[in-house]
Amino acid sequence: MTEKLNNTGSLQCCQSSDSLKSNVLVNNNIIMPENLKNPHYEYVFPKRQKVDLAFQNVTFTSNTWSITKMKKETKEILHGVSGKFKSGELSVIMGPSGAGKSSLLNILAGFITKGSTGNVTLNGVVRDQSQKFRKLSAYIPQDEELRMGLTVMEAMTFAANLKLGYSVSRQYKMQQVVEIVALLGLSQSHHTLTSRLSGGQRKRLAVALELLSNPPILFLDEPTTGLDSSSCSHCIYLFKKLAQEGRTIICTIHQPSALMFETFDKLYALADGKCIYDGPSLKLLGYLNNFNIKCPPYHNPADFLMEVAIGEHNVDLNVLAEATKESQMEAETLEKKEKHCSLEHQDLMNLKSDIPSISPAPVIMQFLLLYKRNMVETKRNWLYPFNRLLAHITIALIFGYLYRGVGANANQILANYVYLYGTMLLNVYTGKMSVTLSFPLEMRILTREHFNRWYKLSPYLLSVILIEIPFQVLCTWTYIVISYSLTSQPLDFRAYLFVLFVTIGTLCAQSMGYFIGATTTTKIAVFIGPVLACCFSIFGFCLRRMDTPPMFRWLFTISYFRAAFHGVVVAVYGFNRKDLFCSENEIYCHYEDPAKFLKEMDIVNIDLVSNITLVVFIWILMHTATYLTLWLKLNKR
Ligand SMILES: Nc1ncnc2c1ncn2[C@@H]1O[C@H](COP(=O)(O)OP(=O)(O)OP(=O)(O)O)[C@@H](O)[C@H]1O
Repeated sequence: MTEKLNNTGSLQCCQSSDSLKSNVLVNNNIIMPENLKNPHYEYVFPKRQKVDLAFQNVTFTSNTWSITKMKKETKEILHGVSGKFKSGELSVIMGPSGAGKSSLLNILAGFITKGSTGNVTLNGVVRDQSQKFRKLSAYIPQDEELRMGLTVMEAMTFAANLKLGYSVSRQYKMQQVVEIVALLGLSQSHHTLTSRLSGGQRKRLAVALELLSNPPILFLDEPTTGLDSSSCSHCIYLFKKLAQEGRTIICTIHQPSALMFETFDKLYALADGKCIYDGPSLKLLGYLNNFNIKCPPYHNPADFLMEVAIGEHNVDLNVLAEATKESQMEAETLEKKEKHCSLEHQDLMNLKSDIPSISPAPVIMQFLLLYKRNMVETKRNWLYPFNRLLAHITIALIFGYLYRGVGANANQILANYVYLYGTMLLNVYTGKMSVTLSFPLEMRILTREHFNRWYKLSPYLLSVILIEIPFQVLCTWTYIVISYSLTSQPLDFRAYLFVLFVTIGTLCAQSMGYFIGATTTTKIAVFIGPVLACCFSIFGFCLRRMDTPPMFRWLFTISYFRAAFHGVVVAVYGFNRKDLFCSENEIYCHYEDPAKFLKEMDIVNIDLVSNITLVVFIWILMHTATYLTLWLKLNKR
């Protein structure tokens, strides 16, 4: 069967290199776009160990819960595929949509572990999920999310500091940054914001960010999807060049052009979860010819492969899969014999001790770098925080106008009660919703950067929270300063207590927002957040404890909203506040004594320390739960 692979010529269907030479330079099978010819391309990365990746009998089974059938449904997506991707080669996994390309790539990259069986080895050593193996590769997902508010150089510099740490000199890091940016053809875009880069430039930036740690293996999921033909050639040229420097480049590609197809060193074709071809791309058509599957003249071999893989041309895919298995086994036997005495084999045995020792930034530096990165982005996107602050000021002015002077007047005590409730509700909503909706968008970037070992989860989470807390506090305090004075609330120690309870209420709501954002998608978070806020807010305001049905009393007890709201009401009317002002025209002034109002509202015997403790406890609990949820999401895939 190996013969079937060997006795074949190059691609015959459509070879049109002449026509292409006007646009690109075909040299040693590399397509080099003209605009990439600059001296920086001579840059050579520091030498790293070459790593071959092999996999045997890999299966992947998905488990989904069927609501209609009310049971778990399992589906085998990969049916025991094997293969080998060598260093120095550009290996491409191809196949029709749903064939299992991304699943295979994710398993090989270690991005998916649940539901898969089989072995993945690096230079013959079985790979596990430990850091020492993860250091050897980088994974770039299909929809790579980048920090849109950073320029190319900023993004690269932050990444270099995080990934290369401080064990190497600043000069070395800057040299790496400049050289890699040049290598990827982004020299003209040093100070361009990522949001303004073209699709192809963004893909290259994503690759550049990962090249900083110079991983021997690079996994790319559909890196050319959505790019025009020139950007595609640009990317493929780059991958080929990176492979030729000794890396193992593995990517999935949907529908390459005939020219791109020729560039691949190794083609791994999947159909329906089985491998139907594993060999050089140039030998594909000859191989298929052996099964009497003939590619029509002037047909793109990549398109032809797709047609074959979906069962057109009267092909029995099982026959191709079996033949591929046989040829893989024969090739392996042959390789084992040849390698027996080779030097490379000796090197392979030393894989564990050979893993390079770049130490990433220490945790505290990771936090500082991530904090600074968030600050840079926040400053650049100043319109969003500015609008948030403006919204608080506007609502403070509206509330202040609607409820002006109600704080000191006995007859307007109910209006003031509504103002206090409105204040809590507003700050709980803004605290919660601002992070509930933005956090799910962060997840993709966090997943990629964390998986590629840029930083640990704790400094990341801390850097995000510590940007949000001061800003939410600033918004809340601005609102209070304006509305509190307009509504004529008491200006003594009560004001401090008022600020305290509204602030801890909004921060507790914010921590819930983080938890909801970390556990759900944006679509679900949009309604879960308000529903929970509504649910908790009825206790203590609409419902007094004595009116709450016994089965819901526990909700009354654990409601952080209730605890903070009661704190606010007691701050304003408790502590033996003197009689409120009653107009002389009033015949009867029911709430002259504020204690009477508190009694009627069932806000009596309130232990403020317990209320603070409850709110702070839920705040800590929610942040801990967010951390644990994220940790599980990032580490238990
Ligand atoms: N976690 C999962 N749960 C359920 N089904 C899954 C899961 N992952 C993949 N699948 C299914 O497995 C099949 C293969 O998916 P995969 O994304 O690997 O295909 P692909 O070849 O990369 O397709 P495309 O080119 O369209 O991205 C699809 O039918 C997909 O719905």
